[in-house]
Amino acid sequence: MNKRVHVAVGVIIRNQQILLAKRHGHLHQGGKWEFPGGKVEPNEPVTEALTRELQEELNINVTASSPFMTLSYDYPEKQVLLDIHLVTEFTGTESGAEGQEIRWVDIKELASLPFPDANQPIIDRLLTELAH
Ligand SMILES: Nc1nc2c([nH]c(=O)n2[C@H]2C[C@H](O)[C@@H](COP(=O)(O)OP(=O)(O)OP(=O)(O)O)O2)c(=O)[nH]1
Ligand SMILES: [Mg+2]
Repeated sequence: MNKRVHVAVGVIIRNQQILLAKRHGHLHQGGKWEFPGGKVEPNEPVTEALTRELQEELNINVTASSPFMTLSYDYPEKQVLLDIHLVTEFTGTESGAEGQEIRWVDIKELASLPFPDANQPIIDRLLTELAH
């Protein structure tokens, strides 16, 4: 059975830098950098999922975000719908709350890091629209 997985994704931006997390090696697309986030639960509003996932993964509380883009991508083994939001304000101090490596990266550096294949259009838009 094929069911597209709805994923809430946060592009957390501060001072021309973006907060990335490294996916654990055993996960789907493991070992690559990602924008933090995770699966939207049944009947859960996407902004709620975003807030919940960033609390769980980074121990931060999102206080301002806006929709950025949505993206469907078919991996050979999995279909995802990435629901990407810009996170422009949060409270708390970010940490890799699930033991993952995290890193602030200049927007212009994004092009040189390994991301899941689905992410290329996100990187392209961040570079053209937000880097200066
Ligand atoms: N968070 C995130 N997921 C991404 C990105 N790019 C991309 O293809 N994905 C895919 C990988 C996974 O198949 C899916 C996210 O699922 P996940 O495993 O992180 O979900 P989750 O945090 O809810 O984890 P779980 O507890 O349900 O296992 O989306 C990205 O930039 N960020
Ligand atoms: Mg996740």
